[in-house]
Amino acid sequence: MIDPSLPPALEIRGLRKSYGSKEAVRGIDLSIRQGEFYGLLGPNGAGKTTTLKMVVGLLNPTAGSINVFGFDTGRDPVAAKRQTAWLPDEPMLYDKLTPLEYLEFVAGLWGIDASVASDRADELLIRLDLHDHRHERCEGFSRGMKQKAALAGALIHDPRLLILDEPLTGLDAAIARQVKDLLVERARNGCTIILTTHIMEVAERLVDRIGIIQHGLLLAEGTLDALRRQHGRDGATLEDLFLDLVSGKAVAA
Ligand SMILES: Nc1ncnc2c1ncn2[C@@H]1O[C@H](COP(=O)(O)OP(=O)(O)OP(=O)(O)O)[C@@H](O)[C@H]1O
Repeated sequence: MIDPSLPPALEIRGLRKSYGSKEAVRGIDLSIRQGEFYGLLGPNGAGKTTTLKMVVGLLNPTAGSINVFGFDTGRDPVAAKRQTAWLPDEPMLYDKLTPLEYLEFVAGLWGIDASVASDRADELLIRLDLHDHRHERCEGFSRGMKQKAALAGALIHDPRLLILDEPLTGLDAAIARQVKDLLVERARNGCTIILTTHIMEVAERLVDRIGIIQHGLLLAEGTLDALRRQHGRDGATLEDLFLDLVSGKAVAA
């Protein structure tokens, strides 16, 4: 649920990142409200992952500032990270651990009290239909089960800002539904969520607002209806709108 009276969950100003002489992110400004479900779209190589990795502190910006719930990620990285969870597109799990051991391990890293961690782990494993597998090693899990275990790990410290890179790629319909339902439920309970996806239906159905990145710049931003209005494309699907925008066919109305 979005509360516009609250300060933004994420505020990015003038963000840039160069890899050697290559500028992957070329000056992005972004403001995401508390409780907002935001979809970051863009062609391959647009700069989405680079942008999000800077937000979660895995990459240092070349220039610009990032504030997470008012904490500057450069000046106060630990406080910013405490608010945040990051689920990469290829999550790392410890294959020799069971999901329960993995969640207890991650909870330990966050310094969460063992009884609180145990309750949260149970709740997440039940919610993601992994409870019956809680004592099995992750090495025998399918891609979807591993993705769900990793998502549970991302949620164990109850983050206020959840950032997911391509969370639904390669998941079958049933597991994708479980993950989507959990994300929608979290958003409804006030968690701010940012995800990247190449699956247009996911963005169309799930998110409150869409940002489209191309060549390291924010090309367009708004609700689907606002984007349609801005570009004079009433009734267009997000896929049509997206393809027209990134090919330069769509112009502001
Ligand atoms: N570690 C790196 N070293 C050099 N160049 C990189 C590195 N990581 C990314 N890049 C380049 O930066 C640009 C942006 O990459 P990034 O991964 O952020 O894009 P993306 O929008 O997430 O793409 P995709 O949708 O394919 O995941 C690309 O041109 C990519 O080749």
